[in-house]
Amino acid sequence: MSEQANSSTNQNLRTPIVAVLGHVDHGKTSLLDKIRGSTVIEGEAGAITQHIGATAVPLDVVSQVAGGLVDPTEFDLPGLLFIDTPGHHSFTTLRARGGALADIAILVVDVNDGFQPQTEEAIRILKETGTPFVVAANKIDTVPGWNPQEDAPVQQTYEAQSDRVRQSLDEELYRIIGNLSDEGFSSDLYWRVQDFRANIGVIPVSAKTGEGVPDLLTVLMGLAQRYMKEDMEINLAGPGAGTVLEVKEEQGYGTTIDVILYDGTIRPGDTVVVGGGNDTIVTEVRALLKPKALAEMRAEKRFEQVDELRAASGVKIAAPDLDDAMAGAPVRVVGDRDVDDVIEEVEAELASAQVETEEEGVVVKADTLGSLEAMANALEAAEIPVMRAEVGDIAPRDIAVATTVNDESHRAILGFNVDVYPDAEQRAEEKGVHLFTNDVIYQLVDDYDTFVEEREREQREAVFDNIMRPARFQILQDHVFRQNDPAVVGVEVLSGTLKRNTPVGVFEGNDIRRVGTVKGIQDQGEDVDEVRAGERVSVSIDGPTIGRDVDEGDELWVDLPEKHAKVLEQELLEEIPMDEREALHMFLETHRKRDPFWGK
Ligand SMILES: Nc1nc2c(ncn2[C@@H]2O[C@H](COP(=O)(O)OP(=O)(O)OP(=O)(O)O)[C@@H](O)[C@H]2O)c(=O)[nH]1
Repeated sequence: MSEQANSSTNQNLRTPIVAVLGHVDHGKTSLLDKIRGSTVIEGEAGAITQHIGATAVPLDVVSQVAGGLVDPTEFDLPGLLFIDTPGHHSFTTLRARGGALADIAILVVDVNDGFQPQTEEAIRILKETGTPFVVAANKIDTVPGWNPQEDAPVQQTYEAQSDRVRQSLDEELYRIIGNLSDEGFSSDLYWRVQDFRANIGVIPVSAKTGEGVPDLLTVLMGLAQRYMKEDMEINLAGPGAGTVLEVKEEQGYGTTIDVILYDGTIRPGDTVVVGGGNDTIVTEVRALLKPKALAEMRAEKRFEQVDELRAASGVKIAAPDLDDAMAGAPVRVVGDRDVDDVIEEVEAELASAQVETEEEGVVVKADTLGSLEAMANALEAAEIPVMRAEVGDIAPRDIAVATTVNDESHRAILGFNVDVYPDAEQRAEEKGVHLFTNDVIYQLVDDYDTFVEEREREQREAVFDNIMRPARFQILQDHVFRQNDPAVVGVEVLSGTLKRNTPVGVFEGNDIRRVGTVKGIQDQGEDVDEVRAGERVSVSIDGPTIGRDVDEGDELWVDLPEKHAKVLEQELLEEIPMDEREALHMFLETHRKRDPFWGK
């Protein structure tokens, strides 16, 4: 039998592919379920068809659900194909010839929760891929006082609400419109949008009650028909082209690939070229599988075989040698072309998705080719160099790669939506490799940035700890408690911080004469490690004899080594207090009267 997503009269127009994105728990799955559920109903003219990884909603079903909103005679696109796995992971996976596979996206935003990190991330990805989208402002039924109208269009549902409820909802919707504007998108409630290319349509919906779902389908259908028709014109009878959605082990079939076919036709027996982790795979389709219709589904047989499949559709391909196939990789039917040309085409497409790497940088792992690319873009924008970028979980091998870098802050692995093998985790700890994993790209980049900043701060502090600090102090009159071995005198610190075990001296003709080392500091009989400007304490100084080497009333300086003075002036000036800065400047100036390049 022939399995088609299209109930179209025009064989050369394929179904537009729709992806659903949004923040966790904002209702992506529920919305897809609702679309599937509300379209199963009547089931007369056509019904939805379940594909592998996708659900096709034919035009007549859309118009049934949408009631008066859609006039089927205005349309010649066959319907809509919804990708079943929501979220931007699958969205980024789904690339087609270098662009996004999805023709349109629905960005789901919870009206109560507004924009969240993954909403923003989804928007950035949509922007990067230039994918048109609409916003489903979901969960409108949760507005306090809501009067639900099962499966009704927005207008009808609005009319059924009290002024207060309507006003509350409007406030939430305008907040979302404001958020979109912050992200650089002009948007409005969908019924006010004239040109959907210039303005994002916001559609209030409830995945729970189905309110607004007719509007959502209408807008999607209209958008596709109006602006995407040309892109949908393909040679349906030509050789199939698709993208691997998932690589899966299937009992009785071995390793299979779930593929979204976006162009042409595929049949059992076809030679196909599939992008692999190591080598490009050339194999022969053994079976094309689609889910068994619900009624006939028996536990042991989940699939039925089809003998032809046309774009756009989702299918499971069983074929030998698929173990190394990669999620996000291209699949091409060879047809009557030269197989080498097709291999070249697939490899070129893989190469275009490849991340530019440098000799020194971090290691990046991601779940799919598409997300790897998205990661690479984000890292490039953040000016983080990448040494290695691969699809797959974090394995011990990656730790080995990460240990080869010179710069400690590049000794890191950033994993997007991947797992870490337990032995890799242990190895990382042993080798001092830092692992970062997250399922929000920008969070991952942020976490890494924070780590680098923290490290730099620690390094500065370590330098700081080992650096002598400037200070000057005066021996007070009538405060000589001991002449020498060690000399014990009362002093006042004039600027800076005087610490124990620092060499001190007096300036003579713009050069410092070392007189000894401050051994101990006592503040009112208590030993202290350091003393700040303005304080008076007694200090013991190893070296000088009072009255011969230094006198009461003399000003003494910490005898800063030239190197320390240089680091302080060039790197740490911002970190030291004003009075210390002043002491440093005086110290440098005096030295530079003698030698203009001192400490430079
Ligand atoms: N009241 C109400 N609840 C909703 C609506 N849509 C979703 N929910 C609830 O919100 C929760 C999250 O919904 P999901 O559909 O799982 O959200 P999701 O975005 O797919 O979540 P992830 O797949 O985990 O990212 C569930 O408890 C849903 O029942 C809605 O329109 N109204």
